[in-house]
Amino acid sequence: MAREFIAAVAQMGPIARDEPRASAVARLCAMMREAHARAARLVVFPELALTSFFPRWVLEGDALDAWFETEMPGPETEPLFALSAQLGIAFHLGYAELTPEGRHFNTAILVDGGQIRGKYRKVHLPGHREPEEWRPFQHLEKRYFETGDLGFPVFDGLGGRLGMCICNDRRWPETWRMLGLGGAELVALGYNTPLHYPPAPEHDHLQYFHNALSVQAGCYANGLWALAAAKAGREEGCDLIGGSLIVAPTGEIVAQAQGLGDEVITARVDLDRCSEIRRNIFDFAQHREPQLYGLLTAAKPR
Ligand SMILES: C[C@@H](NC(N)=O)C(=O)O
Repeated sequence: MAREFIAAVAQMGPIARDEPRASAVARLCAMMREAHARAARLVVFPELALTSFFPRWVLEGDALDAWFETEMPGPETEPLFALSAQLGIAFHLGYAELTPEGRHFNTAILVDGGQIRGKYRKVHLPGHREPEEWRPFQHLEKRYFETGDLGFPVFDGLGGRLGMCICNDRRWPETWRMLGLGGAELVALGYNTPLHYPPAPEHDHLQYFHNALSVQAGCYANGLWALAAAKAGREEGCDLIGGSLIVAPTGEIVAQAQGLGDEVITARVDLDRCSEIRRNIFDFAQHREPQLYGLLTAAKPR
């Protein structure tokens, strides 16, 4: 199979608290059609792309579970699977997953040919467990989600090896290295990143910089492509950054969203370009020195 294809990132503008899943799915389908019209073979949607970013609110019991999907596809998400199969375009989707055993995860899937080909559950959960009244909005991911239990899996697809991570994961070099060591050539990821970070507001002006820095560094140090999709704009009074981007294995940004609304960006992706980095500076077999990296997997820093 060709290892060169056009790939798309579909940034989403805000989703209102009372916007039904069907409306969000209709927006995603419209962007999938646009990506396909631009000849894309893959489209990447954001983290928790079916609803408003609900960890900003204190929720309990059924009122919390109402934000989660109990089946994938379910009746409201089936149109995405059907359109993907009809158009012959793969997609990546982030959503809140409630398992039959009652476990809650922040999850992403890769779908091709109408079938789920890969699943990932977010490992690095940001925020806090207990509601904190001093904050202008909550970030209760640690309360609402379990740490992902699937590791950093890599899947065959699109003629190459594909991986995923979710939002805060992109800030951690360990995420990228695990995916790189696993052989990933392309990483799909979505994010919901508030412009304002209440515990350290002096860093608010760096949010776009830190987003691009993390993705570009991850790509370069592991010789892989990344497709990063934001949910952006003013969502229920909380400003989320945009800046969705496509990054080459050299760390260069090859496409970037300009606005804060629904927006499709595309780029030509050649998976063979991973070797530009992996056969040279970051030739793992030649140059890694893992016998000296033990502290990386120690439970506590020294
Ligand atoms: C704040 C946090 N958001 C997220 N959804 O993981 C991040 O951007 O790191």
